Amino acid sequence: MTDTARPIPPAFPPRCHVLLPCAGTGSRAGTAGPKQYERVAGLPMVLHTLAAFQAVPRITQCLIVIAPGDRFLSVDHPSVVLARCGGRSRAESVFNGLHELLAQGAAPDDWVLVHDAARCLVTPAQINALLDACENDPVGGLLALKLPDTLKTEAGGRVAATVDRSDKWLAQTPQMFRLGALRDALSAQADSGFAGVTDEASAMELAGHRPLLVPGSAQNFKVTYPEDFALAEAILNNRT
Ligand SMILES: Nc1ccn([C@@H]2O[C@H](COP(=O)(O)OP(=O)(O)OP(=O)(O)O)[C@@H](O)[C@H]2O)c(=O)n1
Ligand SMILES: C[C@](O)(CO)[C@H](O)COP(=O)(O)O
Repeated sequence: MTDTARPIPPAFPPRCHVLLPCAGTGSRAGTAGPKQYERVAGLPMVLHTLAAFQAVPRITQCLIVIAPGDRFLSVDHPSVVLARCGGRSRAESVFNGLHELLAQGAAPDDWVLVHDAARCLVTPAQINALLDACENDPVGGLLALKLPDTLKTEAGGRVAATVDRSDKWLAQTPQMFRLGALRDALSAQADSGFAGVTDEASAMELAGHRPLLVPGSAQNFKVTYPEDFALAEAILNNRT
């Protein structure tokens, strides 16, 4: 085969897409509307999240998965796409978003970084740390945190046991995998309604992969409960 006849790979080096699942209702947050649109430090939470990824030059584009009837968000930027394909669960929203990325020309070999819209404290430095650790890895991986506290199991409201925590990590996002591999891993769980798939890594694990654990930061927490908003606001105000 001559040089001119050699097939040209779709993109080399592979592109890095971001997928923000942003179609939840935030039932634990106690807000009137979906928590990702609550104003924190002057902006709807999801726009802080988006800004962190837009500050990373290696990111090609961001796809934000919103609920079909969502009228809360409009973003006018050439590298940001709103996809109204949110599903009944986070996993379904991510699965639908992956199909949308592929339909828009992303390649199965491209990387995708999936990140909760509600994790609005992620920083460009943390995103770069994940990219650096994973871009030459055969599987990909996730930001995660070693447990800072003693871990207990419970039975009937009392301690059943103290558990060895030396091999336990708390999963965060972003989680970074090849787009096609993640689509296939989630596809295999679609018939069961994505039961047990609480993050992208768990789908990859069920497909037989062992994602890389990349140390994250305690500040990259997910805004979940009412008290989390004040902490997020304080940290964001302190940064600016
Ligand atoms: N059907 C869903 C459910 C969740 N998410 C998104 O997944 C991220 C993490 O989910 P979580 O914090 O659990 O958000 P909610 O499901 O909105 O919260 P809750 O479980 O308290 O209702 C959020 O950015 C949320 O918008 C989504 O895109 N589609
Ligand atoms: C994906 C995730 O952020 C990893 O910690 C988390 O599992 C999402 O939250 P949920 O409460 O499970 O929807």
